[in-house]
Amino acid sequence: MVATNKSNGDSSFIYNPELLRNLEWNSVQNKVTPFITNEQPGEDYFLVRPLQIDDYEKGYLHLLSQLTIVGEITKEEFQSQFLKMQKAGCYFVTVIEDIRDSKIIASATLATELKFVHKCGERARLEDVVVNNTYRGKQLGKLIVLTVTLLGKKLGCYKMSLDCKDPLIPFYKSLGYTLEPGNANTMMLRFESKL
Ligand SMILES: CC(=O)SCCNC(=O)CCNC(=O)[C@H](O)C(C)(C)COP(=O)(O)OP(=O)(O)OC[C@H]1O[C@@H](n2cnc3c(N)ncnc32)[C@H](O)[C@@H]1OP(=O)(O)O
Repeated sequence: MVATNKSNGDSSFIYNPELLRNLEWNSVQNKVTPFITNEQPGEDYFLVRPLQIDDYEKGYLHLLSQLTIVGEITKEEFQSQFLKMQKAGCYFVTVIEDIRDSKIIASATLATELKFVHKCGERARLEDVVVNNTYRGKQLGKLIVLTVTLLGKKLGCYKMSLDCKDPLIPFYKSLGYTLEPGNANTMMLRFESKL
């Protein structure tokens, strides 16, 4: 399947929410106990869905600030970036909303990249995983990571990778990610000074 949001009927979503239906949860059943899925997230007030253009109002940037520096971003800047990402069609930003108070409480991004190698294949990266600190320890981290991982598989990506700090290695290992011998280094050259 080619990763695209072009068939997205509701343009408020960053990608087509239909893509989140019928993910292959049976392949990861033993990784979450008790078993929850994006379509049955354990509580009826949790909603797993693509990012929406009005999520600026729902505390999305406040959530991201629990991951890293976000900086001052106006609603217009947020929406302009959202529309660029939606148009690009390769940013599968996925969130969990607590619909009781309309707050975004978790997020993870699947970013896909077209390649010539692997028979003109497509690879995936897992980025910007975060759960609101008052909701941690309830398996929502596992839920959001597995959701975008299964989405990467559904889209036909040949591999998915991530960068993380050392203490999080057990967390990602428990979800199926591995450190490949001789191939587990991240190298960095930062162009940005601190905001
Ligand atoms: C690729 C990337 O984006 S890496 C960046 C990851 N994000 C961050 O560091 C932002 C701050 N941290 C967070 O938002 C959260 O702590 C997350 C996303 C890492 C985990 O979310 P949670 O909802 O708390 O995770 P969840 O309840 O699913 O816990 C799963 C397991 O991971 C473990 N775990 C969770 N957070 C951490 C941590 N920071 N360090 C080590 N282990 C952890 C838990 O102990 C739990 O283990 P168990 O199942 O054996 O009891």
